[in-house]
Order: sequence, then C-alpha cells, then structure tokens
Amino acid sequence: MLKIEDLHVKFHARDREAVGGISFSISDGEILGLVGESGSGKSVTAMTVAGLLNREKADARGRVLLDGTDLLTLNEQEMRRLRGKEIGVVFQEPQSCMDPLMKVGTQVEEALRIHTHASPAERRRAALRGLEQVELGDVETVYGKYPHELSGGQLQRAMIAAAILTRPKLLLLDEPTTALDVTIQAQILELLKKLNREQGISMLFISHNLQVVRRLCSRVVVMQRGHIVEAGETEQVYASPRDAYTQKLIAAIPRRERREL
Ligand SMILES: Nc1ncnc2c1ncn2[C@@H]1O[C@H](COP(=O)(O)OP(=O)(O)OP(=O)(O)O)[C@@H](O)[C@H]1O
Repeated sequence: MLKIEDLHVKFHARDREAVGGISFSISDGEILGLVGESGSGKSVTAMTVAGLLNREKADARGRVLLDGTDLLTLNEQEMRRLRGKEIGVVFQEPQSCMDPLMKVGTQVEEALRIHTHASPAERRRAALRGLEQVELGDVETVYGKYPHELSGGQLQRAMIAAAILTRPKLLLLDEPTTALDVTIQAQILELLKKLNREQGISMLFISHNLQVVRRLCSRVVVMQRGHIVEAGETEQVYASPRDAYTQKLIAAIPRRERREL
C-alpha cells in the first residue's frame, strides 16, 4: 500500500539530513508505529508522505509509493488533490489545526467541499455520520459548536472524523494523543483500533512513546537521528530489543505503565 524506498530529506539550512535514507512499508489495513525521540525525523517523514514539505526549503529524494504512484514525482497541485482524499492527516494539537471562528461541523466537512461535488445537505449528512463514527454523542449539537466549546479529546475525535470523511487509504497520525490526558488517550487509541477494524484504513502512527505504540500497532519502526535502527513485530521489539537506542526508549517508560499493558 505505502512503500517508502531509500527516502532522504534535507533542509537547505541544515548540514545533516533530517531523514537519511529510510525504507519501510505499510500493508493494506495495517497500523504501523513510527517511534523515536524528538528530532529523529518522524514528523519530517510524515510531512513528506503528506506532501507538506516546503519544497523551497527542503529536498526529498528516494521513492514514496502509494499503491504504485511515486508521490515524490507529483506536483503540488496533484499532491493537494491526493491529500485529504487518499491520505488523511491528524496532528498533535487539535486546537491549532482548527479555525476558532468556524463551526466544528463546517470544518469536518471541509475535505468533501474540496474534493467532491457533494451538495451542502449531503456534506452535512456525511459530517454527522462521521461525528457518529468517532462517537461524539449528540452529533447535531457538536456540529454546531465552535472549537473552544469542545474538550481536547472531543476536538481530536472531530479531527479524526474530518480526516476519514473521504475514506482515505492511509491515515497519518502524528502524536495524535500526546496532548491528551491518559484516560482520553486510551479512548482515542480504542477509537483508532475500531476504525481500522471496521473500515480497514491503513495508518502510520507516530509517537515518541513506545508504550502507546504497543497498544495499537502490530509492527514498529524505530528511528534515531534520521535513520531506522530497528524494525519488526512490536511485541518482539519490546520483549527483546536488539538496539541499544530501543532499549533506552523502553527503559524510559515508567515501570507502572509497563505493567499495565
Ligand atoms: N522546517 C525545518 N527547517 C529545518 N530543519 C528542520 C525543519 N523541520 C524539522 N527540521 C529538523 O529535522 C530533524 C527531524 O525533525 P522531526 O520534526 O522530523 O523530528 P521528530 O522525530 O518528529 O521529533 P518531534 O517528536 O519533536 O516532532 C530535526 O533535526 C529538526 O530540527
């Protein structure tokens, strides 16, 4: 489904490559975890796949194949057409991704307005259905609210609804639960599992927290300083990490949290 081959990303302003030649793939319906500490290149990888890298500031080379199409060969207009339709994106801070002056419902249906010919009534119906899928309770009320009237967890659910409304093949999730407290975080992880199970959406789930990845992803890729240092079945990597850096990431998980899993 997604196949990344020898991807390099270099910002012009930097000497060292942010991503220094990585390769991995995601199969149909799979949730792949991408972990590593801050600055390891996780977000830059996701931004490249989403076509959000500023081409005036950075160069990407290698291949990023989505069902056989190399995304690195597409121009910005072609990439815009794909993003939001075939690739959905969810970031860490839902507050900063939403327009504070626009109703939540209007923002959830945005992708349909851009990518389809759906009428306003059809868009509204689809948005309400989306809000139901992410279990937002009284969806008519939520639809008419402004972002500041929702909690962080509710907003993140709304962002997920927006990202999946066009039924994308791939959902990129960059630290989607990091800003949320642990209870809400667990609920969002359950929601993602459900969406993956019921709709078969493939996901790239980025986190600095191997613990969170373990709850969601069957396979994991570990990045350090722009390179992949370890990859494999999450349970196996967790049980017997081969790389010293992975061992360090596991050791960073508080013992109490390690037991809870
Ligand atoms: N716009 C930019 N200009 C220059 N360098 C950048 C830019 N964005 C990211 N970088 C650099 O690229 C490298 C990888 O950053 P990236 O954001 O992908 O790390 P990350 O693993 O996602 O970390 P975090 O969890 O903090 O987001 C870092 O060294 C970072 O400083």
